[in-house]
Amino acid sequence: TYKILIVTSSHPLLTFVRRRKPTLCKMSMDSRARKVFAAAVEAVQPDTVVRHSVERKEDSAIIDGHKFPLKHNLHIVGFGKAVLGMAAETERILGDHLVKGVISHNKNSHFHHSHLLLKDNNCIKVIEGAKHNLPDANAQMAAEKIKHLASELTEKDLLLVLISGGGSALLPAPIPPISLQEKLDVTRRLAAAGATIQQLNTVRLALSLLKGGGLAQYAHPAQVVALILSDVIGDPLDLIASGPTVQNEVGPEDVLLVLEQYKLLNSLPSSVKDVLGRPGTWCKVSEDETDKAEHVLNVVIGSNSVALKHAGLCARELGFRPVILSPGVCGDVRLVSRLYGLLARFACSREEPSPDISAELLRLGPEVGVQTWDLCRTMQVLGEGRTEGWGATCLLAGGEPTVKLTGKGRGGRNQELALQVGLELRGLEPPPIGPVFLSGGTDGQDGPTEAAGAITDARLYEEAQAQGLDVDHFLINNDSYTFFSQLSAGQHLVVPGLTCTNVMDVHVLSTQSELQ
Ligand SMILES: Nc1ncnc2c1ncn2[C@@H]1O[C@H](COP(=O)(O)OP(=O)(O)OP(=O)(O)O)[C@@H](O)[C@H]1O
Ligand SMILES: O=C(O)[C@H](O)CO
Repeated sequence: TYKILIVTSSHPLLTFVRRRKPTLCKMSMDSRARKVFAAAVEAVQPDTVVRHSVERKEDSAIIDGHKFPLKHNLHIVGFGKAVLGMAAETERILGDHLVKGVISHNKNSHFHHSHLLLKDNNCIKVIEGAKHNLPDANAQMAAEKIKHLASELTEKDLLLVLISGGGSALLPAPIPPISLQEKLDVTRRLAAAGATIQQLNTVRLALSLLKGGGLAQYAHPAQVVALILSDVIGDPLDLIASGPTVQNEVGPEDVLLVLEQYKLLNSLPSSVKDVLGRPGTWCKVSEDETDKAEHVLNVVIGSNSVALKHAGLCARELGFRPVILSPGVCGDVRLVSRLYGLLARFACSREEPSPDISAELLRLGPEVGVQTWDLCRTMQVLGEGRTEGWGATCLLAGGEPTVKLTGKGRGGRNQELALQVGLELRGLEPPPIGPVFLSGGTDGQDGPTEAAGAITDARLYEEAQAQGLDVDHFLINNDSYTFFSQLSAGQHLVVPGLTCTNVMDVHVLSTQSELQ
């Protein structure tokens, strides 16, 4: 048997969970969940996160409590899906001291968001590349220009480095003699074999001139400040966009382990073997150069946690008691859906839930990146809600679960998760009393589909059956987008359009124990 230990928390995310009964709300559960998701995305818009972290005080920039004098010495480089908006806001705040900049940004950007655009006649060169999140000649040209800009700087200069998800593909600078195609082949094969982003970037940074701290080294002796919008669980500075401003601490054994695990060691191009065999590859900033690190400040200015925190504030305004479970949900969507199904049962139960539910939750949690402590805290809050009579709870989590692709259908991990959770909820009350679950990618695009995700409830299975849709068939074929497009004329899809940001996925599980 499991005992739930209740310990007083200093968890920063818990600070806004106050003991007061939320206000009533007449809006539907579906609309409220969608609003909560929208608030999460809004909080991590590129211009917003820059505005909240860069303060202008006369001729200085204040960032993370540090003061950087501005004397027409500011340079900007950036790479990632959100950097255009980040650069536009930086330009608004510090533009009068800006000398030059280069931004590597995805093709097919969303130019209708005027507040995320640079001014006309600006001095930042925008290069568009990596159309399908794969490095290409344009991205390589951008990387070359960024390297050139960095290497020309002096100790009087300030280099702002804007980094967001997708940055690795937008900054390819393979160490010669490795060609772009050879590097791409290695990373593609790793990705296809199921390597995680941590594993992929461990290899990427060992094969690159700029990743793994290389960019900061080129910029030395200039002052480097990196503003980072994190799209990796746990916000590891060295792995987000492969850490171009973070001293590389990856050793040969780490890289070889990854290549061995995915059986690539014996089929590497000779150029890659050659580079991996060189001692210099392994530490871009050598020990006698550690003072270089003192010229570098890395600041995470936006993350999944920030999105969840604001989602929680919105949930409260909409009459829910917000509970943040975790920003680190990962693992197979089937396991993750089981976790949410159990949490929904736990939350909706009018009596003390069966100990079997808590036991299974505690067993499952760590398998999907949710710490036992976070689960205990969540169950405690839900339990208090039950005894003290709070009606509506909004459980929030985020991260990046995975789907094992077995079929050839159209879908994404968020839509597949929503579908699976819908099945898990079967048998519970339908809304407005029963739970509603939403899963959405904060970038607005779930896999290769137009939707960010989907929203489901306990009626999903019956609704599909009544419309002649065989849920299992769609699931086996990883065809969640087609399923949700056909179900009730696409009403369950969440389609915000591309959002210009990316802090992984957000999950919203709202429950209401009684009709308000
Ligand atoms: N038919 C499908 N059904 C379910 N998941 C899919 C399907 N096709 C692709 N995926 C998943 O979608 C993911 C790729 O989608 P996406 O481009 O949104 O990636 P991402 O990891 O979110 O990228 P980024 O970090 O740039 O947002 C992969 O995890 C892949 O397994
Ligand atoms: O660009 C990358 O490496 C991924 O988006 C993780 O940051």
